[in-house]
Amino acid sequence: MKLKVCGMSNIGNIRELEDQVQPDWMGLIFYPPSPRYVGDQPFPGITDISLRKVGVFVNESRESIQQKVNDFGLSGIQLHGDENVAEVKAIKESSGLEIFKVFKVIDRMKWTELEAYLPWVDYFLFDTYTQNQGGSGQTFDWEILKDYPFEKPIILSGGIDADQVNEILELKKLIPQLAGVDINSRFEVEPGIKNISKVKKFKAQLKKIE
Ligand SMILES: O=C(O)c1ccccc1NCC(=O)[C@H](O)[C@H](O)COP(=O)(O)O
Repeated sequence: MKLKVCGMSNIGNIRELEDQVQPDWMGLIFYPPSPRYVGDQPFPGITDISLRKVGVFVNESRESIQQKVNDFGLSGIQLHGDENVAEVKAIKESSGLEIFKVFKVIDRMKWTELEAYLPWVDYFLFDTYTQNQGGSGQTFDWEILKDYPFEKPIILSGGIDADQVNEILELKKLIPQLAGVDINSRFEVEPGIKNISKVKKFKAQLKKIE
């Protein structure tokens, strides 16, 4: 089971994550209203980080995204807004990077609406709907995913906490396409700063799932 640690904004904390945890991805939030916003200029040390860095964007232009890709050395792009298929296709084609397209779950999914995105995304990421776009700390009803109809791998997100490993394991048995989980506010000391030992223990437990 892959691990994405999202919403990192402090270089010392990012270095600890790199040294002690080595998750599959770490997320940098490029959405100004977020308390985890990293700003639009790269901060010292960020381009030296060897982890795969995923930029999280909400309805940003292709040009603005490409600028962050170049400046921060991103290897993935998470589209967390209402990006339509044409926009996602253009971003995939121009960047050539790994694309995570987010869908925010309220009470049910209309799977046919995701179909046209399939050629342009590497993962669908399912997060809890919130007016703040993300980082709510709230889980959604995972039952909704049980009839997920595509082969495209998915990432589970939204309020995931360290005590949910067994539930994630059960979900994986029902949805083999579940490739990873995305964690954020439930592992924070404060917005943008993670409790590294809590993340490390969680990663060790997740390893049991494959
Ligand atoms: O985390 C934010 O502040 C945020 C704001 C706007 C868009 C996306 C944001 N986070 C992106 C993520 O991938 C989070 O990990 C995801 O929303 C789950 O967060 P949480 O519910 O806190 O675990």
